[in-house]
Amino acid sequence: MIGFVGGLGVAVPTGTASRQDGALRVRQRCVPLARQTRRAAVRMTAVAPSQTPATAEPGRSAGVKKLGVLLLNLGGPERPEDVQGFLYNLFSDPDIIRLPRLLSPLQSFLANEIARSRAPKSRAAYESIGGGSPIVRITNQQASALEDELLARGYSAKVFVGMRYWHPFTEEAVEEIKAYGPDRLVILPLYPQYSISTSGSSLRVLDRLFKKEKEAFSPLKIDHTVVPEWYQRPGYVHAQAKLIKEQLATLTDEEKKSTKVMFSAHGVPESYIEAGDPYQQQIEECCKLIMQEVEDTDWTLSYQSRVGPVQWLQPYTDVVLEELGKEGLQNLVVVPISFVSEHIETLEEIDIEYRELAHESGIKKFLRVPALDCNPDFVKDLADMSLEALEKPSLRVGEAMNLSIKGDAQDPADMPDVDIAFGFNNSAETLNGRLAMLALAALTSANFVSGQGMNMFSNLLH
Ligand SMILES: C=CC1=C(C)c2cc3[nH]c(cc4nc(cc5[nH]c(cc1n2)c(C)c5CCC(=O)O)C(CCC(=O)O)=C4C)c(C)c3C=C
Ligand SMILES: [Fe+2]
Repeated sequence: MIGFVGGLGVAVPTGTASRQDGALRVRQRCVPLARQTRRAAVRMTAVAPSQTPATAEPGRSAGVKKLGVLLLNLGGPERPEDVQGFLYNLFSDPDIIRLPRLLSPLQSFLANEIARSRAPKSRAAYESIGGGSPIVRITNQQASALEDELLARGYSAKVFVGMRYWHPFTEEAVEEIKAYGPDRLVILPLYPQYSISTSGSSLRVLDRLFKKEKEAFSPLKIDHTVVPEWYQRPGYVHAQAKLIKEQLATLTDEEKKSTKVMFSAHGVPESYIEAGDPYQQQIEECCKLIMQEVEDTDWTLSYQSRVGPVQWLQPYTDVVLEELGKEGLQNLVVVPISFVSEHIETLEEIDIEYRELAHESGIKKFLRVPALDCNPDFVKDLADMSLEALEKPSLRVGEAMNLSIKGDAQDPADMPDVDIAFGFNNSAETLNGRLAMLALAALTSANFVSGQGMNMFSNLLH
């Protein structure tokens, strides 16, 4: 259903949780024909591993009749006209922007305003990489490669993709899983390190959907288990280390004397870490494990893609780049670490913005380690972790989504609010309608009361 919010004249779907889905387009999941054909063939010919195991393991996984694997990911706009809807969905997520509880009814309205104001800048960034995000295409390819690997190991398996903020939404994947009817389902967020804002958010959506479809997803029918984090897996660590070594091998011995590896992780606000998000600790441990394999190269870790002026995890990648340039560093190998496919923040932020900044700062060679995408070692490890998960006691979605949250705050609603502050300035003037002013007044006074900063919202806007 499409409704109008706050007299803004902006069409916003007001159906399921007011999520935007691309202006009522009926979209098919983009699956290459060859893959569809292959999948159909697989359904007819695949046999249970107990009949013809290739590298099938003993134990519970051997008894699986029909295996489902659900890959959870963020999603991204595929076309310029998708950008605003995608941003709306992202900013509507209370795991991304948590308003004080009293103001939470305004979330949808504010998300709409932020999305509308930010869309031109984001659209330009997506246009510089071809008009849209490659995430859906690459995640589908990863799903296909993983499915092939599982089939090659003798499992009758199907891999599904559920995105958090754009098509194919998790709801679509849940429908597909229901139709397939696996007896075991492995849920695999495609984020190596767990964050409340990524895996946590996706799992919360899935938990709601499973509760809605209680009968179909009863553990007696579909016995599901979650792999909540996998940053420390030797297979993944090895695949990352190998890619770094390949970049280092392109440098001469002379160049290697002034070379650093720089891991650049997507940031989160510091308040998340204070709320118990294990993300920073897992990122740090992950980098250490990778560098134990790479050896003999200096390395550093920084955080990119901050939004707004609240404190995000530091040091910031742009600041570190300038410092390294000042110190006279000649060569840099940049490693995107928190995401396993190419996306706007590797292709635009690192490859274009940071490259330019590095050169301006005096760094001569700027190499970038490619994202894992369909790297064969990585795909094998995805298969290994799916099958190993079947051997362990099941970890249910409801448990996995709260794993990270400290102390008694098992309900995310009990977590501290993410600081949002407002300012009456040029950006504030872009808000329109009486509801906007109401929201603004409410939030401004809320932040005056709490003594927090003034500018986050205006910076989210631009
Ligand atoms: C592990 C990875 C990620 C974390 C943690 C994360 C947290 C986080 N992100 C935002 C705001 C935005 N993220 C955007 C895009 C985006 N984010 C991630 C990953 C993580 N986000 C990816 C892979 C992408 C790219 C998707 C693509 O289309 O390629 C965007 C939109 C782009 C833009 O306008 O800059 C925003 C906004 C917050 C606020 C946050 C933690 C609270
Ligand atoms: Fe993000």
